[in-house]
Amino acid sequence: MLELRAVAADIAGAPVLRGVSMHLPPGGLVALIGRNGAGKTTTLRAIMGLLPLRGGQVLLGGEEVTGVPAHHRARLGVGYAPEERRLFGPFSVRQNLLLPAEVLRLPAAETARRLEAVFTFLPELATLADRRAAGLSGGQGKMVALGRALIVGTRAVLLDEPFQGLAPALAQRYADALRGLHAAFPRVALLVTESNPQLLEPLVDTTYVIERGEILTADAATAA
Ligand SMILES: Nc1ncnc2c1ncn2[C@@H]1O[C@H](COP(=O)(O)OP(=O)(O)OP(=O)(O)O)[C@@H](O)[C@H]1O
Repeated sequence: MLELRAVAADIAGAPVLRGVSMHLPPGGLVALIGRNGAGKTTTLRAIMGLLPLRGGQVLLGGEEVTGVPAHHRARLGVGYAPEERRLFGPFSVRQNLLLPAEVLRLPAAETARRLEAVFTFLPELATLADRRAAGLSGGQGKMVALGRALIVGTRAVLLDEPFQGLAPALAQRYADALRGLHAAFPRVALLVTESNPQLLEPLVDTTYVIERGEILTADAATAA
C-alpha cells in the first residue's frame, strides 16, 4: 500500500533521512520506533510531501507519488495526525473532524458516511461532537486527531507519537482503539511512531527501528 524506497532528505543542509526504506501492507499496523531526533517525524513529513527529498521514492498503491505536492497527497487517501494535534480551538469537535473533508471538497454523502464510521469506531467523539476543541483534555484531543486522520485516510493513516503525554488510562483506551482499527477499517494501513517500543509491540505486525535517519532493523512479528 505505502512504500518508501531509499528516501533521503536534508534539513538545513544536514542529512536527516539517509536511505529510509519501509513497507506498509494494506490493513497492516506498522511501528516506527526511535529516540528523540532519530528522524521519525521527518519520515512522516516525507511521506506527506511536506519536505523535499534528496533521493528515493514514495509509492502509494504501487504508484510513485514522490513528486505529488503535499496538498494532493491527502486526496490520495493518506491521513496524518502530527505530534502536536493542531486542532482549531474555537471550532467544535465535529467541525474539526470535517475540516479536511471540506478542504478536499469531498461529496456531502461521502463525508457523512466517513464521519459516521469514525463515530462508530470512536463513540466518545460522537459524545463530544458539539464541544469546542479548546475545552478538550489532551487525551480527548488525541482522539479527535485520530478521528480526523481517519476521515481522509482511506488508504493509510500516519500517527506521530500518539501516546506522548497521555495518562495511563487514556493510553490504554488509545491502544484499544488502535487494536480495533483493523476490524473497523480493514484496508487502512497504519504507521505509528513512538520512542518507547513497549507501548506498541503488543499491537503491531512490523516494527522498524530508526536511528540517525537510518533504518536499523525491520522486525515482522506476525506478517510475512
Ligand atoms: N527545523 C529543523 N531545523 C534543523 N534541524 C531539524 C529541524 N527539524 C528536525 N531537525 C533535525 O532532524 C533530526 C530528526 O528530527 P525528527 O523531528 O524527525 O526526529 P524524531 O525522531 O521525530 O524526534 P522527536 O521524537 O524528538 O520528534 C533531528 O536531529 C533534528 O535535530
